[in-house]
Amino acid sequence: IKYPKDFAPNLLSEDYAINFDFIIVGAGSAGSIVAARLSEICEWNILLLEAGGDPPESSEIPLKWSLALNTEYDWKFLTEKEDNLFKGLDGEVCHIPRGRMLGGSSSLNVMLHIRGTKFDFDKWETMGCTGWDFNSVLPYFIKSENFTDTTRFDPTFHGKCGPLTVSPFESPDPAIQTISQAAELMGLTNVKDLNKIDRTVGYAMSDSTTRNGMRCSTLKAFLIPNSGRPNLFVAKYIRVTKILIENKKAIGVEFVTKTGEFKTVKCTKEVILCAGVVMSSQILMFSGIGPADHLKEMCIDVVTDLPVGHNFQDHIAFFGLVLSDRKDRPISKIAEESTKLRKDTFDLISKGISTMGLTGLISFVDTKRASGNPDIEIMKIRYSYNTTKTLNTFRNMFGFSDEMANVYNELNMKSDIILMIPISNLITKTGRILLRSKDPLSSPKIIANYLSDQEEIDTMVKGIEFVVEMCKKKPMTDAGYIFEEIVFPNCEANCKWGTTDYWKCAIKNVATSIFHSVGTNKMGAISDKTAVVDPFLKVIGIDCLRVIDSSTMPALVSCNTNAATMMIAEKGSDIIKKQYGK
Ligand SMILES: Cc1cc2nc3c(=O)[nH]c(=O)nc-3n(C[C@H](O)[C@H](O)[C@H](O)COP(=O)(O)OP(=O)(O)OC[C@H]3O[C@@H](n4cnc5c(N)ncnc54)[C@H](O)[C@@H]3O)c2cc1C
Repeated sequence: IKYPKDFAPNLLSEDYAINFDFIIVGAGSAGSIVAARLSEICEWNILLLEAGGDPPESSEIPLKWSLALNTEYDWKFLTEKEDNLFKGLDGEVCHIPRGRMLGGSSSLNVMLHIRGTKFDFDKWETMGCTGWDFNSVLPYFIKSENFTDTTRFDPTFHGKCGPLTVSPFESPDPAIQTISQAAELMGLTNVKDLNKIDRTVGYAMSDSTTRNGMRCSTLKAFLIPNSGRPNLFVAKYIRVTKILIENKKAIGVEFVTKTGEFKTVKCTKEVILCAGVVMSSQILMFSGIGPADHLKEMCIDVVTDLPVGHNFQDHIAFFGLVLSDRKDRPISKIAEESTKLRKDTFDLISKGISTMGLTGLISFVDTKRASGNPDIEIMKIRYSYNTTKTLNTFRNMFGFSDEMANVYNELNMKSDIILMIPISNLITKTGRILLRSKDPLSSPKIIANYLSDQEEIDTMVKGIEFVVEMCKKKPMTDAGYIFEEIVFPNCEANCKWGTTDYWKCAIKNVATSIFHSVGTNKMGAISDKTAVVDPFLKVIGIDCLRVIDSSTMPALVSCNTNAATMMIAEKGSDIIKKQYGK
């Protein structure tokens, strides 16, 4: 892989004679797309600043996705403690990983490619985001895509000419067939394509952002193929600390180098923040754009009073539903079958087939059977026999405490374990990002405020109960998948497995983020006091400054967030081109 040439040495030595038209902050899911699309206009000079460098080799291989977590390639954000959550997590706080490298979180994520429903985007429109209803955003999903599965290709909702390769995930796990049969008995149908226009509920194997079995991040799809353009300059290990603003107009940015030197660079047209849900808000606040009372508390001069950092939303997943795969077999047989299944999975990779191992099956459920939009997403992950302890899986992936991880590791030493993971889509209360200190290199405070509302907890419990009922259906019991009745250290001894009290206590221990945080620079009408950017993604009240990333989502989509973020970047780039008559 030939990564983009690093412009940072020229930037630091000021050895260049270029007038930058646009400065893009962050080369993540959104930033890489915006840089590629804007640099299509050859008279525009684009400077893309990224706090990280090239991704590690392991990030290429989907099965190795988690190796970059908790390393230099991850921002490793943490939430604050919550009274009623995270008790089984390390330090009783929740991990919010984000990619810190070219490609950003698209170089770190699990690659599931699910766009969201018609309901999701039509809701954005009703929230004041004119031009962001489903019919208006669909062309941008299609524009990015090169959909490889010819058997399911339908030009009304798939694309063939885009740079982003989208391929089906495959898995040899026989449990997928069994769970599908159980799902049918629960009234779900195989929708075959989770991105089809009328999909609401149902199940299917997910599509993925992969190409020939390898990760297809926005770095790979958009940035690398265009990094030879003479008008695109990519500077690595440059961390932007604030936006330079004169008379309420953005004119450039301040940044800090790897060695701690602070410098500035200017542009003639616009600064575009694509630094993601946490850092785009932090940069705005350090620039004097944010809630006036909070900025004053931090002794930052207020340029404009906007609700930056509010509206933090995320998907919470429950990790307490664990099935064993023992079937009264001797351990030697369990080990033999597990090894074979692992081998079959690795064989797929050598054939260039996309696999995320023993996962990929996704179901969407409307437990209330009311709105028509799913309130629960269900993921399934199988962990091979006797692997999670060595790989420290539960601590690394989901931030479990050692004590909690040990409970799961013990089960994994008896057989493969299958986690059935309900993820709640219902959000009634939002969280908030605040500056922790005046130090621009500090990590902000993330007040998660997850599941702080009774309706949210009730929905999660409904999701859990749905999964329990599904896993007790005949195909599952016939196949020998049995629930492990986990005793959580913080729950009362008489809290019986399967009761509502048990689930509520289990939620306090092992409900945590499934990495979909969005919303902290909310898009809305200019008149909307809760909005930070308008429907053209312009920061309200400031000229020449936009935010184009996951932080602008007014409401979380009812699925994984990468596809919707990429769509925002495609549409945002088009909005800019149109504004300048290009
Ligand atoms: C572990 C994990 C798994 C996930 N799995 C999935 C999945 O399977 N499917 C899915 O749809 N979604 C998934 N997501 C979510 C999805 O990847 C994100 O919603 C999406 O990538 C967000 O894109 P973004 O452009 O807003 O931010 P990012 O992609 O995070 O990009 C922000 C970029 O800005 C850079 N940056 C930040 N601050 C600065 C600064 N001060 N100066 C310069 N550069 C800066 C960062 O280093 C980064 O490169 C996952 C996320 C994670 C973390």
